[in-house]
Amino acid sequence: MNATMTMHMPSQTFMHSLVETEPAVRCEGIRKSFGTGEAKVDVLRGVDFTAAPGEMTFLVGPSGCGKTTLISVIAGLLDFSDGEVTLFGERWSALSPRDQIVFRRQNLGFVFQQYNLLPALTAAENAAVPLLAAGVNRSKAVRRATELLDQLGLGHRANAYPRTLSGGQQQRVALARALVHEPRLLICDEPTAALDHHTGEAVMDLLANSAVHPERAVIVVTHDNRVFHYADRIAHMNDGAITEVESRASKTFSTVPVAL
Ligand SMILES: Nc1ncnc2c1ncn2[C@@H]1O[C@H](COP(=O)(O)OP(=O)(O)OP(=O)(O)O)[C@@H](O)[C@H]1O
Repeated sequence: MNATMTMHMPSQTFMHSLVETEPAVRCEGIRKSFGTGEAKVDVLRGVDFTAAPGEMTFLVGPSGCGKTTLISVIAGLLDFSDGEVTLFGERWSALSPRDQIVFRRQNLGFVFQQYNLLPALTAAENAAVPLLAAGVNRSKAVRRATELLDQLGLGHRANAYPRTLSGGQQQRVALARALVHEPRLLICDEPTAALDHHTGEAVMDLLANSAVHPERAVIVVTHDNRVFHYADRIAHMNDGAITEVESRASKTFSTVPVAL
């Protein structure tokens, strides 16, 4: 069995409640506060949100409305005080802390705004990190990461260190790292914020062409209204709640290979 197949198969623990029609992500009445007493800030005030497999769902809204907090809750990086998060039929609150870690490692890919690449590792080694964390042997993991970098048009820089790569190239490595273990949920936090318009469009083309998959849900947090046309669905957030969900039947994006 190869590494990819290993990562693809949900463990028995996580298979029992998987239902075809279940959204990939379902948040119901999520509440989250920071601080206590007078300093308490209610950041999520009963958020209802869903994301479907095969779709790119954008989460948009003014600065400070709670977008990063919400995706951190969905990713299991932050806890919440009320409500329920269900990922691929698994109620988050029903999983033990250990199972949450395993579930996240198997099912989640995350692309950060500032890439968060490890400077001492090459592009291929950076992209291989989720496989290494899952126990895949090093040469197999780096080989798989290199193949993926190649598919993303960066095979020729597989041995380069992050400091020698352009912003768009680093974002590509970050995308490879988020996809290498074939997660069922990909979350991208402001993936174009640090990029110029042309490179941002190229990264979005790459997301639309390589990350969207019938069994994978993609959530993109963005302020960048120049890339809204890539969305299948746009969830508008304001003051800690989803205020409107817009369905975009006629999204447009380039299918021409792009250079970064
Ligand atoms: N760890 C924390 N402690 C206290 N307050 C926090 C913490 N994290 C976020 N907040 C506050 O929660 C609110 C929402 O922050 P969040 O980062 O989720 O907003 P956002 O919509 O992602 O903003 P932006 O678009 O500027 O990134 C803000 O008022 C922020 O100051």
